[in-house]
Amino acid sequence: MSANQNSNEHDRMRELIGKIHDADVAYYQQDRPIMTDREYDQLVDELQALEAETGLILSNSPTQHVGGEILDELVPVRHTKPMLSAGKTKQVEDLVKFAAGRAVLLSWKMDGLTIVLRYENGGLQQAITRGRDGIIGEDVTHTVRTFLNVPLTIPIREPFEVRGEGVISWDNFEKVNLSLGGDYTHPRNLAAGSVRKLDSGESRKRKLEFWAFDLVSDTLEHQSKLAQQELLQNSGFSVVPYIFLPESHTEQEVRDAVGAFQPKHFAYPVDGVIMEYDDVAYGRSLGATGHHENRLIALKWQDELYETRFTGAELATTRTGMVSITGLFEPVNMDGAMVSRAYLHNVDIFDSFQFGLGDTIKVYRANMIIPQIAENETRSNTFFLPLQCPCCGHRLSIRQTTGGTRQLYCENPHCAAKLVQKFAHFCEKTRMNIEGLSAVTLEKFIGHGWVKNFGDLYQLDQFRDEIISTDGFGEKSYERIHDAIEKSRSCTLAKFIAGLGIPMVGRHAGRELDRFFHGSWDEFEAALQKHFDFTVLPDFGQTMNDNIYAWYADKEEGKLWRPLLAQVHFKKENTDMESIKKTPFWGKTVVATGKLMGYTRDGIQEKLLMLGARPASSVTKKTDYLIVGEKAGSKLTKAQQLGIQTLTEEEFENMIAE
Ligand SMILES: NC(=O)c1ccc[n+]([C@@H]2O[C@H](COP(=O)([O-])OP(=O)(O)OC[C@H]3O[C@@H](n4cnc5c(N)ncnc54)[C@H](O)[C@@H]3O)[C@@H](O)[C@H]2O)c1
Ligand SMILES: [Zn+2]
Repeated sequence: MSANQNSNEHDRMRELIGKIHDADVAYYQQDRPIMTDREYDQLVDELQALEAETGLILSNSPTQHVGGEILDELVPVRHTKPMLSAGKTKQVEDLVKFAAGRAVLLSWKMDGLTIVLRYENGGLQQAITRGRDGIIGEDVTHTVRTFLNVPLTIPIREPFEVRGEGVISWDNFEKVNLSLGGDYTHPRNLAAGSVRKLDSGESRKRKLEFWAFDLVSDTLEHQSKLAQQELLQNSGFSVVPYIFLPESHTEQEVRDAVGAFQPKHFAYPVDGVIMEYDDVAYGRSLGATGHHENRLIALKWQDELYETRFTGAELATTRTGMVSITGLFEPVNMDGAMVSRAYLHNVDIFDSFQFGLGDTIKVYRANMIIPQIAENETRSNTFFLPLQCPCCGHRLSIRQTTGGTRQLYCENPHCAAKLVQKFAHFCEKTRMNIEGLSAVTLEKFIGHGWVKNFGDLYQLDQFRDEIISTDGFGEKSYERIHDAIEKSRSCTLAKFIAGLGIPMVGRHAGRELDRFFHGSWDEFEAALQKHFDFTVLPDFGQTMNDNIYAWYADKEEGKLWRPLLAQVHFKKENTDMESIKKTPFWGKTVVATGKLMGYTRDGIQEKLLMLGARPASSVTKKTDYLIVGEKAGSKLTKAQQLGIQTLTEEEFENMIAE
């Protein structure tokens, strides 16, 4: 080898170390990766190959130590034992060799951030991240206390540590990420960003979980890994699911066990499978490198690349105004499923591919789940993003996010995409009662421009095919939502008004308006035009009156609700007036308190309305009856003081049965 060639290789090694370092900082410190794991792993592989070839390893090489950074704001804590990474392979046969003649445990390699919990005297003392080099971590006890499943008090008195992964399930990721503006590309980044917050109130909303994989103790079940996992499980920890293979296992059993780990069927993100010796002493005797311990090995899935053609990009606006970019391509069969789209995260990633229509691209499924575009072989660089909001048509702008990436934004304050909560409110059970139309689903419909106003909900038919082809949607879920929407076409004026979201005009006010205007929208609107004084209605104050007029005059509001009138028809709330008049509750003011056996809170209100009563929420001199359920409190005391007649639930039932 000539000296010149050597120096070329050394330069490349330095360049790789620099790139890997930058990626580490973005990934571990800022929780905002600047490249995919695939690209990162390729850089590390290349560096490792060069190190082997040249026999030179530079002191700051990432192959010699564990990645990781700590935040200045959090308190640093030294680990009792270094937290190392795992040795990796992509060959199942390496696992077969590793396990030969020994009992092993196979478990998911869950993809979040490592967390160490310290327990003493049966209580959680401290929670620490892996941190810099696995030696100095950060104290995150305050946020870990807000996790969904961390045991705070346990039956084990002696001190020990438990290592595990802080994760967010796919479902919770989708919901939480949308509510935060869709800025996170993977549950791992959201989990890491949420655990390392100073404000535990904020992390509480992120729905984090802790899944234990290691008990660190010299005395507790210290001979068998299996016994340790069982002890943790019995003490209240969620333990990473595992398969135990006894010493007598066959090679085929190892392959079958590996095959049983199918990420598609697991609710949490994973990035491989971990194999570890059951014999704890044996595992320890194998020692460690500066990078990983030899008692375990990680299998990473091969990312199989598929070739296809780029066919365009799809934009969808989210509730924060951020516009997501999805790359479209000719459908390819990726182990059994037809895939034709991959999320592109931000403008920088989109630009880096230099797409042109018809370009030959390579796609894969990261960790067997998430479709990703790996490379563009043609790079014709002729396709540009349409800079127009798919929802409102407004020109899009490009904003730099706090994470340093560029995102598309719709700046129109009236863009329907920003009104997802308003639509969700409209669909609620106690309003128009459109079951299955959650905020997440609505966001998709609105963001794609299929729904721009309340009336559009009733005309989704035209987009049936597009809806069914979006991720996470099938024919069945479409039909279910469609049926629920059709059912809601027939509604009462009360629910309709409650769904419009006029400030302070809710269900109670809706019922009063329904009653006063005989369930007729036309009567209600005629009154509005004649400047009717709503304060004459029971419980209507001046502000409510003004809110109604402000809402009616607002043109933007009108664009939302007016198209709805052509889609729904009003039914009367109470049909059989004569028979209702005969009940003892007709025209009476009735309050219910405590827990009732036969009714929910809303249920009893509806029942009272059907009986012609006026349900009220507080006990006053005007109250005629108080229905008393279990654990009644101050309302009962007050009723007794005022001498108001109280009824048990049974007495109430008997009176209406007569
Ligand atoms: N995209 C990027 O820019 C970027 C940057 C840095 C690292 N990375 C990714 O991270 C990888 C390295 O990450 P790492 O060093 O944090 O972890 P690792 O992949 O070396 O794995 C070790 C970790 O696995 C976790 N784990 C999950 N389930 C486990 C189980 N059942 N038993 C034992 N451990 C379990 C533990 O937290 C442990 O610390 C790289 O290969 C790369 O894919 C990506
Ligand atoms: Zn818009």
